[in-house]
Amino acid sequence: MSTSPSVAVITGASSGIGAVYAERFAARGYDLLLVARREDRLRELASKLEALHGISVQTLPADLADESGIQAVEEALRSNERIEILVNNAGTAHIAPFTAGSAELHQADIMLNITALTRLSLAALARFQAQDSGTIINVASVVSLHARAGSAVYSGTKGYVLNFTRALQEEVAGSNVRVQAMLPAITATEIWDVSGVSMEDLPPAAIMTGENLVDAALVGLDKGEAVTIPALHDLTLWETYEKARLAIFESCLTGVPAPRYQEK
Ligand SMILES: NC(=O)C1=CN([C@@H]2O[C@H](COP(=O)(O)OP(=O)(O)OC[C@H]3O[C@@H](n4cnc5c(N)ncnc54)[C@H](OP(=O)(O)O)[C@@H]3O)[C@@H](O)[C@H]2O)C=CC1
Ligand SMILES: N[C@@H](C=O)C(=O)O
Repeated sequence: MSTSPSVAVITGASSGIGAVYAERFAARGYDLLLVARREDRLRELASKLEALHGISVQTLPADLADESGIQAVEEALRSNERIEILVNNAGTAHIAPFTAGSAELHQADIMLNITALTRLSLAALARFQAQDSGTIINVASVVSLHARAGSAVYSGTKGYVLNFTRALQEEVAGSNVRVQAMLPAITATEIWDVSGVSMEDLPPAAIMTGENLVDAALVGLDKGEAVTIPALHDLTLWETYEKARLAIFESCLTGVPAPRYQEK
């Protein structure tokens, strides 16, 4: 008996990290649903992957900073029972002082990086939980853990992605549904053209290729990691950070202000 292949949905597949995820899931035999605004790029990638891997690829041009674009992808996630993977990868960055950006620009970045990711996770997870299978990969950033001048909105949105993903992981614990947070560091993609920071101004040795990033991220996924940070070599740093984070939370369950805040 032949069964149709599962489908991987990848947002932001028209370039960079998303295009590599598309290639890698195609190589794993998944059919694809590719989402982004630039339809010509999506179609070109779709034709290439269909020819290379003998899979079927659908394209869905959508602006995920726009309500109608989000709704179109939600509808696809709810209606296609073959969807087993959602890669919430589409994202943008504008690196500049906060007050130099308009309310509209910040709102659009939050809509894409937070609102779309949240809504698409909801649409996918409801079905994944009902069928007790499925995987969501949320692309965060190392700036989920760090913020610098110029990245107030961007790192704020990526901090959300990490905490949001952690909470979902607790909700699906014990089931066959997986939710991974993937935290790239500097990666050679078009995001730098958009962000206002030239890649030429970044330390060359710190720049990873999209291919190396996604291949490592998939090793992390296959190992069952909850949070994957491909560029982090010294894992003890992460383990120490996690231990401290949990210890701070537990240590705050005191009900009384710490002595340093009590007036003499
Ligand atoms: N490159 C890096 O150094 C790092 C990247 N990341 C994260 O990786 C993810 C992928 O980015 P990356 O590959 O680097 O950058 P790219 O700019 O190459 O890719 C971004 C993708 O998102 C899509 N996208 C952008 N805006 C919208 C929108 N409004 N609606 C729908 N799709 C949109 C773009 O397609 P289109 O323009 O056709 O719509 C494109 O496919 C992002 O979430 C980013 O924050 C995290 C850490 C580091
Ligand atoms: N995309 C990068 C910043 O613009 C990052 O997340 O480090």
